[in-house]
Amino acid sequence: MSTTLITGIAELVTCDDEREGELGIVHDAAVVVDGEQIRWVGAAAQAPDADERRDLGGRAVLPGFVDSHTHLVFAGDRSAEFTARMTGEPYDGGGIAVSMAATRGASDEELRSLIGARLEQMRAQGTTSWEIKSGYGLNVEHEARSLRIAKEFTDETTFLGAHVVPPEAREDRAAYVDLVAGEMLEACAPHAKWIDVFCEPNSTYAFTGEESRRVLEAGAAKGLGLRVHGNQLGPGPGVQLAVELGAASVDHCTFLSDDDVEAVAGSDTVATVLPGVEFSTRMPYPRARDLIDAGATVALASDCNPGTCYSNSIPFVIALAVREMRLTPAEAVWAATRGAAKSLQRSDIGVVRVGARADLAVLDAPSYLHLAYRPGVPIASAL
Ligand SMILES: N=CN[C@@H](CCC(=O)O)C(=O)O
Ligand SMILES: [Zn+2]
Repeated sequence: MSTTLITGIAELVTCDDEREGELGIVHDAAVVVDGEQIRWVGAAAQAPDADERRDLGGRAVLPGFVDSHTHLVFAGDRSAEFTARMTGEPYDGGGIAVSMAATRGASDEELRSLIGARLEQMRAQGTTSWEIKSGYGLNVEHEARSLRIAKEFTDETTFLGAHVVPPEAREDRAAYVDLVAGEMLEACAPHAKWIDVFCEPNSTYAFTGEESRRVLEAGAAKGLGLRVHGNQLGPGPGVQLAVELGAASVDHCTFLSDDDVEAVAGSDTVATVLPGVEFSTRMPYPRARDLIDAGATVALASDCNPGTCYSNSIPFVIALAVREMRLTPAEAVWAATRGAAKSLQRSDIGVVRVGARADLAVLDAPSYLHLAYRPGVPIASAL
């Protein structure tokens, strides 16, 4: 395979440092890639020869962003719900049924085209890897279909049949939990790497701690890795449950007690914060500063979905993390690259080192500092 020497890198952020939050910066750097993998990384003055050359003219290069939490398989429009929220309506998860109806009604081709367009927007903003959840099918046929289609776009697929209880099953929640942990899981597991549950006793639509445990344990028995939507709408058992069951990630973490912070910090579970959600729902931002200070591994992701955050922009999320949650710009970039890769238990993405995937982001700026410094300015793209 032919190799390319990339030069003109004023600042290379490698994230190749075992200390969390450390960016491992190389100035005046060069990278050699072969299309799939990184072959060489170092100072431009020592760079080896390659088949081709590309000069970036003094730009910053980073690991491509890893968006470890998205709900990209959906159709329909909930802009009216967002507008109502901006005038005071609270978010309670009830709108998920609106997206469910639109998603069930869309053809496979329509869903593929919607996902493809969203991914194109993400690459244009520097994202090079993504996780995709189901969760708008909410019956056996449509959850399996959502995952089958999602799998065409990523290996990081997550079965989220336990997103909410769909309207037709609300008379008998227990039967729906049985379905998710039984026949639906059976149909979905072949297309999924992960299982997730919206553990939220503060919503009438989502799942209690006990219901969530049941679904997660069934998924683990099928060989799926665990992820949890936890403590998004209020205090609850989601974070502690995720830690107890050894989940790879607990996501949202908006309402954390000191015990929750301590539990995550003392575990291998990554705390994934999604500040685009708090921005779009006018909720308080998660205690990400406290999580990092306590020693937890923190990831940042978009949570792109039609209800709580219809933004797929990791640069936007980085700016929010710095402005609203008091992460340093370095911590925020680390969380959106290496931290998010850790939440997917991947060591080949979110890092610039020999042998890693040749997934890079380039900034039309000399330093990663410009990401948080210039919110809304389209400086990042996938290389
Ligand atoms: N909290 C649950 N799921 C999504 C919202 C889904 C929706 O409202 O459509 C989230 O991660 O915020
Ligand atoms: Zn989500």
